[in-house]
Amino acid sequence: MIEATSLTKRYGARTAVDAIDFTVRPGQVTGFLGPNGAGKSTTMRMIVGLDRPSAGRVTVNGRPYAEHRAPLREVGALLDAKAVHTGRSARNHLRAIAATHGIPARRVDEVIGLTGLESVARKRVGGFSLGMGQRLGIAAALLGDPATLILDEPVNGLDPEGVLWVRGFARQLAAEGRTVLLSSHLMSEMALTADHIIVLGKGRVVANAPVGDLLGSTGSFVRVRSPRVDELARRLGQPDVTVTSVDATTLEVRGVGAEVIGEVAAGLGVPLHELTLVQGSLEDAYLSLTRDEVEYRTGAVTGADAAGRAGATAVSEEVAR
Ligand SMILES: Nc1ncnc2c1ncn2[C@@H]1O[C@H](COP(=O)(O)OP(=O)(O)OP(=O)(O)O)[C@@H](O)[C@H]1O
Repeated sequence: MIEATSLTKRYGARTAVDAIDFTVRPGQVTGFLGPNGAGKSTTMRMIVGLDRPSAGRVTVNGRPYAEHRAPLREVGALLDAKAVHTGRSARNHLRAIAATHGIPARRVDEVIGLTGLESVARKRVGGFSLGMGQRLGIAAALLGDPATLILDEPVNGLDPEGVLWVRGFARQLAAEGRTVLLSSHLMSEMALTADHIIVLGKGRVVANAPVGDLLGSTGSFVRVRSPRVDELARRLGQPDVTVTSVDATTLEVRGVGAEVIGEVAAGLGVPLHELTLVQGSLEDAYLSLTRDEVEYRTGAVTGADAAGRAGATAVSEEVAR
């Protein structure tokens, strides 16, 4: 469990993290999202004691990181996988970390197995691909068998197979009852991986909700096709229900579920050719949540932008670093 209370970080005149409160619960994957410069990495660094809060506090299992006797056994973190440039083998790299934290050497072989690094464990880390480097970073985070894992941008730059692996692995760790906090720029990725999402924008929490709730707020509707839509539209038309006619045989209905529409149609004897719940995209919800929060905007978002470097980040360029 991670709990932040009025957590604040200022760098000179710049407030990177602005009095935020949140709780990251065990047994689920929590996605930590936000445009460049939103404060995600700064928050993660404060969780693991690499940065000191200017005000407020953040605890892991009830205590600030630095107050834990064996912090690696409480929380494992992957903050910058590329930071490992070593001539050592993966196994020796992990053994060195284990030795300095009183972790038995057999745990090294366990985490190598857990992260699928057996075949490259004796190879030099310096020659690792990005995907292997990420696995090694996650292996190091797991050394102390911690109940809490913090992974900063674990899928950034990975190929589809690597993304799939990280996603499955994060879900597995949460299923074991661990607290898993993952940061990403990609709402679409988080929609597939996370149970709960915290969105930061300019150092503030702009959303903190289960993924399902965020989806619910994205303007979902039911698409209905029938040769007799007019009769259906008349019957469905009520104060809280919006019925939009798309063409002669298609309606979009907001404010009432597919079950009700199906029953109304059955009651009228109107045949249905389609009854589909169309969910709004989380990416849209994210863009609208963070629209005012990006530090720099490069113009209108186009489909090409959204498919670009990192989805929503395409609308923001953090140049003030
Ligand atoms: N050491 C530092 N000194 C000064 N300013 C900093 C420092 N670290 C971060 N910042 C500033 O704090 C803000 C938050 O940065 P942070 O790296 O936490 O954001 P982020 O959400 O992780 O972004 P990104 O997705 O680009 O990694 C930015 O405006 C950044 O320029």
